[in-house]
Amino acid sequence: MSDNVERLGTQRAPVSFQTGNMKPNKHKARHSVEKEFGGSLGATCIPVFLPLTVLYLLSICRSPAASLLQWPPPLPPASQLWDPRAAFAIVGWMTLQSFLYLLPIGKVSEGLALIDGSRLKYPINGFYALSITALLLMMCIFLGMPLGYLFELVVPLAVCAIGLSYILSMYLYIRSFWEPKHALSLGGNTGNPLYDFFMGRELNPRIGSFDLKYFCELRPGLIGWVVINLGMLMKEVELRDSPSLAMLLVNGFQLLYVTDALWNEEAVLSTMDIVHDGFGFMLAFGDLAWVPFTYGLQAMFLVIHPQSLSVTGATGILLLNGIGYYIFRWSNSQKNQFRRDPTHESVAHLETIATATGKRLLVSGWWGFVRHPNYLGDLLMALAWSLPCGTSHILPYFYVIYFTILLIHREARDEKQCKAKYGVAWDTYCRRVPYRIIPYIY
Ligand SMILES: NC(=O)C1=CN([C@@H]2O[C@H](COP(=O)(O)OP(=O)(O)OC[C@H]3O[C@@H](n4cnc5c(N)ncnc54)[C@H](OP(=O)(O)O)[C@@H]3O)[C@@H](O)[C@H]2O)C=CC1
Ligand SMILES: CC(C)=CCC[C@@H](C)[C@H]1CC=C2C3=C(CC[C@@]21C)[C@@]1(C)CC[C@H](O)C(C)(C)[C@@H]1CC3
Repeated sequence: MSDNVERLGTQRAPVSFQTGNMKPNKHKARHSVEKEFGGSLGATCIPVFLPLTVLYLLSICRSPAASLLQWPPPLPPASQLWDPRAAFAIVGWMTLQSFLYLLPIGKVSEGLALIDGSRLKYPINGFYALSITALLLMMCIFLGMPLGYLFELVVPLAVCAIGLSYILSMYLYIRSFWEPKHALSLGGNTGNPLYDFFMGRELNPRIGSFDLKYFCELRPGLIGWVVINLGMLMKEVELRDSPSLAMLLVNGFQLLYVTDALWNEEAVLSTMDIVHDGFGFMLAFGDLAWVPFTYGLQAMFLVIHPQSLSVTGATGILLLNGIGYYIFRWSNSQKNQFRRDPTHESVAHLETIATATGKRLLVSGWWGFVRHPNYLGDLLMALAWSLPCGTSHILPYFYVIYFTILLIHREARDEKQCKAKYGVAWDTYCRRVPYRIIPYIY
């Protein structure tokens, strides 16, 4: 019950709900909501600019120069953008992952309480989905399926994934008008169609018990990313008979990251994306196209730009990834454990401060080190994923650069939400733990 109260605190009712200013139309916009991501202009430009960026990055990555400064950019001819096999692969992939999502294996968990006090149920079987997908892939390789062909197919695959994210977001936007107002998100209901399409009107769109946002966040794109990586490794084997050390490191690191996400799937139920953000173009495109086709640029780069890596260099990079992973995992686990059961022996000794909502904030342990230790760990890993690609090109560092921007922006959004939730207690926390992500720097 106290949890309900807590979550009602995080998902505060919009002013119009509380004051009774709501017009009779149940879908009337909440114009008071402050716009994010550059407001209407951002929401108009980003859905055009980001898909083009994906295609641009993929093309650059496959060109021998791999330079971001090439002019004109080596864009693929229109004839190479579409391939029916890619459309078939995307439909097959989505069907397989949906089927695995629906398998009645693993436990079922409840999400945080919604604004009406109810809790949604979510299947926790992502790790099984990954394992079954891995078994199927092994069978395909054993049967001689040329997985390296993914390298040739990657641009049309990205085009289909982008198309799918547009179709999905249109569907999400339209269906939201039939949903009750308590099912709508706080940020995606301004009344501006382009902005709401971008941010997402509905918080947890479902078809029956199938949760579209939760499914997209962790399954097709995230698992798709490591499958594409494996395809790049197989392509390298086709070209050079064996995978390089750099390719093995990139594949290993990113597989660890994805496996970790699916192993700790339950933790995603308390992230900002699930709890706060609507499901619109931003997340649909991010999950289905951006993650699988830009997070794996390093492996794609290595196919055309092989790198030799010394044992010392590889050891240093392994160490960096290990430190990053350690910080990322333990800080996330510490907070999740504390939020689930503050009396648990692993967190009970930590120093905390009280807030007016009844929830407490950790001020020692990882969360007393910096205010976002998990972001710090994630960034160290991001750097370790790029370093195997050498220092001659900036392209493999795209992920670290983008991710730094994303996390700084995300930190600012979270800071705003926490300040609104916890008020003076948050100010006290910020005084006690002055650095946001990097100690003594930021
Ligand atoms: N690879 C990728 O593309 C991305 C990865 N990530 C990763 O996802 C993970 C989750 O990130 P994200 O959802 O942004 O945010 P966090 O996991 O950092 O969660 C922030 C929330 O934690 C709670 N919190 C903050 N400070 C404290 C404290 N001192 N004590 C207790 N609770 C506290 C607050 O929520 P409350 O108090 O309500 O519990 C706050 O809103 C991170 O590891 C991040 O690196 C994120 C985005 C993209
Ligand atoms: C540029 C653009 C369209 C950005 C959209 C942002 C999304 C790509 C990211 C928002 C939050 C994410 C998370 C993960 C992947 C990227 C997105 C969807 C995540 C699933 C990666 C694995 C982690 O372990 C995680 C589960 C903590 C994480 C959750 C947030």
